[in-house]
Amino acid sequence: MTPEPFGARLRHAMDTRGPLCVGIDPHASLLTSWGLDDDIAGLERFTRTVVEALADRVAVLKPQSAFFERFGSRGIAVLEKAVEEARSAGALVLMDAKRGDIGSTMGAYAATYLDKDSPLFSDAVTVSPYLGFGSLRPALDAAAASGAGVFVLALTSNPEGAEVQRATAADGRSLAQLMLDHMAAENEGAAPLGSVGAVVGATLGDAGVDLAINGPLLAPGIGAQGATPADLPAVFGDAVGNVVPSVSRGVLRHGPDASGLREAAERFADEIRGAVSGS
Ligand SMILES: O=C(O)c1cc(=O)[nH]c(=O)n1[C@@H]1O[C@H](COP(=O)(O)O)[C@@H](O)[C@H]1O
Repeated sequence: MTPEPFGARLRHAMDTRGPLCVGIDPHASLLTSWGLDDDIAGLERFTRTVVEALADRVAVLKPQSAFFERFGSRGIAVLEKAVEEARSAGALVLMDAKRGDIGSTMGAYAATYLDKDSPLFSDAVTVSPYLGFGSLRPALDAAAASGAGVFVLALTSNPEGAEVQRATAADGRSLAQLMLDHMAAENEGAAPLGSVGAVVGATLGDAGVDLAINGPLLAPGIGAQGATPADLPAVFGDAVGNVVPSVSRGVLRHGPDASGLREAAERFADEIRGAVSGS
């Protein structure tokens, strides 16, 4: 049986739960401010608290793999459990791993995150196209086969990204636009939404690129990096309805109580609703 595509599953989740994505980024400083030790027990407790508080209500949870990898194999075990529990509570899990390599190695990353039999199988994964969009082919194919998605970096939220992403490609387009055009080609004809998303920072002011990729647009940078939901219409224009705004520290700093996390997520969700419906 063909699995339901990620784009359709995400559209449904956004329509029923609202589009907010909450990032699970267990920074050492957050563990400390939650009264936890910066060790595997602290990581486990932090992660379980976030998943239990939010997985039954937000559309997407986005664990940042680096914060789990820093604890070695035991950190990965915590990550595996979080992915499984979040998915069973109804959240879509976007694994923030930002993988990118030559195609043959990309195949191994695809097997890690996008093969249904893998312990780290996720609904979607973040990837970097700056080894060439074609190097992502194994991930794009694996995602399509398992009903998963891929979020491709286009214009990242950090100021340093511009020197690469705004550089001019051989045909005159910016590199970011070139990548977005590849994504649009992948998503052509998909309904209600393609499964290849773009990452475009909410911090950018005006994205200045064509975002009509017929796919979701992950917008990190809200909260700790200074962007707010009110910035979304200016950055995304007509494509704002496909935006998945993402917040990590802006929500996580309201723990360790589940009620604090839920209220913070609800405040962001309300602000997003207001900003998107008023645009
Ligand atoms: O792919 C991402 O999620 C991402 C892309 C980007 O352009 N900027 C960006 O901040 N991120 C991630 O989004 C999260 C942002 O965290 P906060 O700044 O705490 O909300 C981190 O996990 C980043 O790695």
